[in-house]
Amino acid sequence: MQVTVSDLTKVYPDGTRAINGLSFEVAPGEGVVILGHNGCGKSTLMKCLTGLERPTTGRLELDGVDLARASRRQLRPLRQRIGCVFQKFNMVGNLSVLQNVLFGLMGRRGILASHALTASRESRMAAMEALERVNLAHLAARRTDTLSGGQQQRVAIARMLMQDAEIVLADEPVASLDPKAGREVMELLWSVVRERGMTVLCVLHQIDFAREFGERLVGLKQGQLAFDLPSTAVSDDDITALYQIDSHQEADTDDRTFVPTHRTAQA
Ligand SMILES: Nc1ncnc2c1ncn2[C@@H]1O[C@H](COP(=O)(O)OP(=O)(O)OP(=O)(O)O)[C@@H](O)[C@H]1O
Repeated sequence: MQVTVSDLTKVYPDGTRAINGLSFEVAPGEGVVILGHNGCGKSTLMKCLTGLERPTTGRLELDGVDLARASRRQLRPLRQRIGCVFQKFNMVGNLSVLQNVLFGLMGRRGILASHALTASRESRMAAMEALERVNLAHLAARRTDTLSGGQQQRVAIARMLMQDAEIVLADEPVASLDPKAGREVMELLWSVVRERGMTVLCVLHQIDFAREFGERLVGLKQGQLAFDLPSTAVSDDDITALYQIDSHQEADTDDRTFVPTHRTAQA
């Protein structure tokens, strides 16, 4: 699925300009990682793409359909093609793992087809196959909130497989996980999307993962494009400049504030 962001601006009702004239494209099957300091507009961009926020001006197109101007009839099938993996796992915790995977069918097939009690045998088998792909078939009957964070993120990936999504929007998918679980989830996510030729747009705070997994890195600073480069062409100086806080610039200082690592760029 092709993503085209053209001169996108998002101003919140209180006047905060979260995105300011942003343009870039993602080709079908491409894996792009978005980087930038806290508050630079990454989540706002993802929210505009998932329909949680409306752009103020500019265009945001998925396969040529402008999300801000599309009718509900155009949007519905489009949304079914978008798989989401978020930092907070967005599971129904008191339901089983299998049920959460079956929910992936909801957009395309409706509530009955996606409910464990009424789903077809084929659907339940497909959900088990998706769980096998993420190595969690043995936990299908478990209450989802008893799983570790890494396991829950793998359930989210299985749900996305069930949904048969064409594009993955991942907003800090490993932010809540320890380094080992985070790596496992990144490796699984990327191998699944590669197998299926899916497009990926992934927000990360971990530079090492961004360089390793992203084919292209898009750096955002104050809602604008700082760089858009193949990951091998992004230098340590590019990264340092991206996270440099200008004196006039207000920055969030929550516990997710990123400290850039200094590695030699693989130019
Ligand atoms: N609903 C809102 N109303 C007003 N301002 C908002 C709203 N949501 C976000 N903002 C502001 O928009 C700017 C961009 O926020 P956003 O969450 O997109 O940044 P981010 O790059 O995802 O940050 P982080 O890395 O901390 O998640 C920030 O200044 C934020 O305070």
